[in-house]
Amino acid sequence: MSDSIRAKRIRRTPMLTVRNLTKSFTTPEGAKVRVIDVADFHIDPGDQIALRGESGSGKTTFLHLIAGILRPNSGVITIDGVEMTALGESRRDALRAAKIGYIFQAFNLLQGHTVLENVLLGMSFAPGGADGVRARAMLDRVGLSHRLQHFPRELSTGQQQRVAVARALANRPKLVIADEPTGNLDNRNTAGALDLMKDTCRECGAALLLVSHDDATLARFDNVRDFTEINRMDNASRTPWGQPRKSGEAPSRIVE
Ligand SMILES: Nc1ncnc2c1ncn2[C@@H]1O[C@H](COP(=O)(O)OP(=O)(O)OP(=O)(O)O)[C@@H](O)[C@H]1O
Repeated sequence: MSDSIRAKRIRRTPMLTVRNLTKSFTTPEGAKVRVIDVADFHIDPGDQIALRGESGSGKTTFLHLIAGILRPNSGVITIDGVEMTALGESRRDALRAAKIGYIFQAFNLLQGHTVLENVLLGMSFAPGGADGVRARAMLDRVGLSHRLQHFPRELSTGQQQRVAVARALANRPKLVIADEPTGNLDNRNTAGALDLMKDTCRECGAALLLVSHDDATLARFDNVRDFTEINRMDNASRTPWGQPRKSGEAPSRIVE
């Protein structure tokens, strides 16, 4: 095979494919409610996609399934050509560490560790291991090179978000997943954080999948998909009480 044909084939391999994915939870009363029913979804390398969806529509569950944090009831998820859904827990963890950077709404920084340690610890699960030069370079890229020895509680919300971006990208992931990453930021910080996230993903060659119900966040993406058109969830699964949850409200009493 010539190099040009091989290069074209590599370029055509989607970064993420999702086929016939379902996930149900069981209520304390024993009823099963289907939260995820996605027939077909994919992301190409370098794509930047925002998913819009109302509270309780299953966005976080979908992201957890893609990252291998949750297991589906049925369906296939492929990350960079590797079938995540065929792997056991430890190999799913390894695939996630190697290929995926995850930015949580609450950032999930380790409070007892410094900014630099947070990035290094995140890297330590990936094949390349913790790399101080790379960690410092990422923190410099997000404008925090003067805060390496500070603890998360000593930073503003926007600065903590930038640590989360640096940590997510330090391993050179192929896919960055961001779950309402600007939910805790004001409008000015939201714009800056999104530009930083998008630019850094582009520089690192990572695809970006972000979910949000915030119009200001969605407006910064050319490619916005409506999650309710992708996911055919049961109406009953919107909440166990039949009303959409409000953003920030505690999760339902349903157990997995
Ligand atoms: N671990 C779980 N056990 C039981 N039910 C769950 C679990 N996780 C989510 N659910 C239920 O699944 C539905 C979808 O929740 P999910 O958090 O995925 O929605 P979301 O679109 O991310 O909502 P939000 O925008 O409010 O964060 C909700 O009804 C929720 O109560």
